[in-house]
Amino acid sequence: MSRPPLDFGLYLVTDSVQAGGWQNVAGIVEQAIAGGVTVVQVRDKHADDATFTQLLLSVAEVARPHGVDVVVNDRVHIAARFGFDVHIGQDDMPLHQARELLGPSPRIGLSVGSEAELDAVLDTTIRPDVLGLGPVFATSTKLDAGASLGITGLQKLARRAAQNSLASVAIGGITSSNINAVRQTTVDGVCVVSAIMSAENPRLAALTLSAHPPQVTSHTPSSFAPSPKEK
Ligand SMILES: Cc1ncc(COP(=O)(O)OP(=O)(O)O)c(N)n1
Ligand SMILES: Cc1nc(C(=O)O)sc1CCOP(=O)(O)O
Ligand SMILES: [Mg+2]
Repeated sequence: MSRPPLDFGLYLVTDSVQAGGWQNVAGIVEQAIAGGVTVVQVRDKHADDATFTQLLLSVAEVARPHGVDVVVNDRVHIAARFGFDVHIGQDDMPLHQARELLGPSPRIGLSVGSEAELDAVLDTTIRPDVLGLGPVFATSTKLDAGASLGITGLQKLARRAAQNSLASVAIGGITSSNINAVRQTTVDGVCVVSAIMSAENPRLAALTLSAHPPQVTSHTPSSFAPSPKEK
C-alpha cells in the first residue's frame, strides 16, 4: 500500500505534564504549527483512554486545518477507531498486529535504538512507514530511553534506513544547540518534546528549530503573525 510521503521536517511529540495539563496541549500545538511544526504526535502516558481521546481530538482540530499530520502514540485501538497514524515502540503492540488493526491506510512509525533492532525491521516483510531513531542524546523526558546513539550512531542507522527506502526521524535530547548536527545526518526529520512543550514561547521555539520556517506574508492570518515584540 503506498501512503503519500509526509514532511517530517519538524515533528512535535506532545507531553501533557510539560504543558501544565492536557487542556493546554492544543494551544501549544497551534502556536508550534505557526512556528513551523509539520507533524504532531499525541503522547500522554498517564491519561485514561477517554481523556486521551479528548486530547487527541482537540489537537486534530487545530492541526488538520493546516495540513499537519496527527499521530497517536502507543494506543493503536484509538488510532484505528478514528483513522489516525500511529507510533509504536519495541515494547508496544507488534507491527504486524498494528497493521492488521489499522488496515492499509494509516502510517505506522516504529522506534529503533540499535543496529540489531534495525536488522530485525529489515528482516520482516511488513515494513513501518518511518523509523524513530533514538535517543540521540540524553533526555529527561523519557526516563526509560536506552543508551544515547550520539551523532555517529544516528548517522549509521539513518544511512542504512535510507539505503533501504525507509524514512527516519531523530529523537531524544534535541535542542536548538545541537539540532544543526542532527540535520546534517541522513534523517528525514527531527522530533522534539521539551524543546517546544516546555518553551516559554512555543512559536518562537519552533521557528528556531524549523528547517523551513514559515514565511509571514500579507495573507498570514493575524493569529499566526509574530507579535510586535518578536519582529
Ligand atoms: C517519532 C518517535 N520515535 C520514538 C518514540 C518512542 O516510542 P517508544 O519507544 O514506544 O516510547 P514511548 O514514546 O511510547 O514512551 C516516539 N514516541 N516517537
Ligand atoms: C518520546 C521519546 N522517545 C525517545 C526514544 O529514544 O525513542 S526519546 C523521547 C523523549 C524525547 O524528549 P526530549 O525531546 O524532551 O528529549
Ligand atoms: Mg510506545
